[in-house]
Amino acid sequence: MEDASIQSVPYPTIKRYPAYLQVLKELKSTGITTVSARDIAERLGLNQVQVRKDLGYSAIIGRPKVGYDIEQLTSALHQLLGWQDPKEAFLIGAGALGSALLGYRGFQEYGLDIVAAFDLDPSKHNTAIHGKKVFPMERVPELAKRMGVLIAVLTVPESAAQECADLLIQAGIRGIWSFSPCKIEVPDNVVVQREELSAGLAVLSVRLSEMLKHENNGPSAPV
Ligand SMILES: NC(=O)c1ccc[n+]([C@@H]2O[C@H](COP(=O)([O-])OP(=O)(O)OC[C@H]3O[C@@H](n4cnc5c(N)ncnc54)[C@H](O)[C@@H]3O)[C@@H](O)[C@H]2O)c1
Repeated sequence: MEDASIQSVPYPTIKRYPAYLQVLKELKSTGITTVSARDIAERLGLNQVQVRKDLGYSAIIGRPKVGYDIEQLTSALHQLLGWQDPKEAFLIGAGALGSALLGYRGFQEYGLDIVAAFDLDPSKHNTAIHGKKVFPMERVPELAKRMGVLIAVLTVPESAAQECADLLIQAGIRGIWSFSPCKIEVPDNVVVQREELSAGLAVLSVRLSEMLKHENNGPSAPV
């Protein structure tokens, strides 16, 4: 396999890789060993030219009439995404959303291992949520340094987001996956990725209302 670098891959392509990996996983579980770009495209409702282009960054070459080797492609995409060895992360804000994320075991597969949670609320300190211990916020710097943790998942109220981010950055955190619905100011050497479930919900809502409108108008009359 040639050496491929994620630096050259456009963000929209990176965003599609998890869906490709899901298709590869499903096919593999049924004993299938190869897949074409066309098959992936059809399963995901995408354009096959786009899929082929996206997979081209992986340096895995599909064979004519056979397609891509699923094992090789999976491993190449994992490597591109840096998912082959999960990175440890802290979760900040062990409330409703934070607790749900702590309970999700699937992040390991996506290269993320949430090893501990932190919260302002003393009633949560020294408890465990889904087996993950909750620490006071004051312990972030010491534990981040000792464990070499560079990533934090931020699930605090909007009003606390910037203050928490500042503390995290001072503690050496370099990547913040933020669920708080606000912009966070960070220095150039820190990456923030904001997550917004409402973006998907907005698309669902519009598509559903378009579909219902179409159904209520009935099929167009024959000419
Ligand atoms: N992006 C999304 O799609 C999405 C979806 C749901 C919720 N959210 C956001 O996630 C955040 C959390 O929502 P929730 O429903 O879990 O709220 P929640 O009130 O249940 O939990 C928030 C937690 O943060 C803790 N906290 C508050 N201030 C803190 C501070 N300064 N330092 C450390 N911990 C602190 C609280 O004690 C609490 O445990 C909110 O900002 C909400 O808007 C985003």
